Amino acid sequence: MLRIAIPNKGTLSGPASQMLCEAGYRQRADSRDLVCLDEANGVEFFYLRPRDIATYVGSGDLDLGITGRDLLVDAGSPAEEVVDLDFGGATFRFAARPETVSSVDELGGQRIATAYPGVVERYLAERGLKADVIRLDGAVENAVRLGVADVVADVVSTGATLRQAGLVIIGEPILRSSAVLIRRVGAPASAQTDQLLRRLQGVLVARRYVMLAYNVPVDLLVQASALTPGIESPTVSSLHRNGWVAVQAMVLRDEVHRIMDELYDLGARAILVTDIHACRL
Ligand SMILES: Nc1ncnc2c1ncn2[C@@H]1O[C@H](COP(=O)(O)OP(=O)(O)OP(=O)(O)O)[C@@H](O)[C@H]1O
Ligand SMILES: O=P(O)(O)OC[C@H]1O[C@H](OP(=O)(O)OP(=O)(O)O)[C@H](O)[C@@H]1O
Ligand SMILES: [Mg+2]
Repeated sequence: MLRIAIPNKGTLSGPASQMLCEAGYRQRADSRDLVCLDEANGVEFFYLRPRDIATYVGSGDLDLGITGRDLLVDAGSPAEEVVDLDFGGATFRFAARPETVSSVDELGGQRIATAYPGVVERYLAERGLKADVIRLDGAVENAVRLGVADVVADVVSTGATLRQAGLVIIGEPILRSSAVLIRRVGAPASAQTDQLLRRLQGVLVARRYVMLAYNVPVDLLVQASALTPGIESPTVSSLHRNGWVAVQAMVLRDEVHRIMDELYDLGARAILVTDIHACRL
């Protein structure tokens, strides 16, 4: 039985369960349930605080987990990223009042409030900077207003919280985070883990790509195929109409409208886009 940690609350919780459902796994029926057994797939899901997940996986008590890259770094436990799950994206940044601290070189000697001391201390140590890191549980943007800190280091998504607190970003992101699947460093490979990985990768591909189908005169096939090379090669089938072929290929969702315009200009017609619900490449 594979034992997997899933965030029980917060930004990552809903999208993590959604992704597992799309990969064919059973998820809890009630958001207060802490365990869910998926007997058919031989998996038991444990719903835990995302901050604790790297600890459970690093100790080997659970086989795999879904958490944020920033939380994994912060925990400093012997767990590693297996695959980027492409949701829960955010940057992790320093911020301060305008015209107080304006570059990371000035962080030395400052009081830095954060709920991620592991991330901040690692960053400072890598640059040989010494600062007073104040660990808070959340709402750290208030720490400057209340005189507890000079600088905050926190997750930034839209930047609205920083703006409301009258703070401005200092320097480049400390790290770019997103949800990741993690396992213990040195964990042996297993058929069950490989299957889960293939399923999640299938969901990632199904989300990133769409299926494009169109008809094109056969003498334009080489140019059309160059626009839609697919993953391996486009599928070309014959049409009843003489001199025309039907083509099918996967294309990136983000690029599909540009490609459709170019295909149309080239002379392709009956250009259709369909979603992919699942796949194994
Ligand atoms: N807008 C966001 N706010 C907070 N965390 C975010 C956001 N977007 C993505 N994340 C990611 O979610 C993880 C933090 O989740 P966590 O559940 O600890 O906090 P939360 O979503 O703010 O929930 P809570 O209500 O408990 O504060 C981190 O990996 C972080 O990078
Ligand atoms: O850039 P934004 O879109 O404003 O989002 C980032 C903010 O959201 C989160 O706070 P949350 O509301 O979860 O409160 P918390 O600090 O108590 O976790 C995070 O800690 C930032 O404060
Ligand atoms: Mg929060």
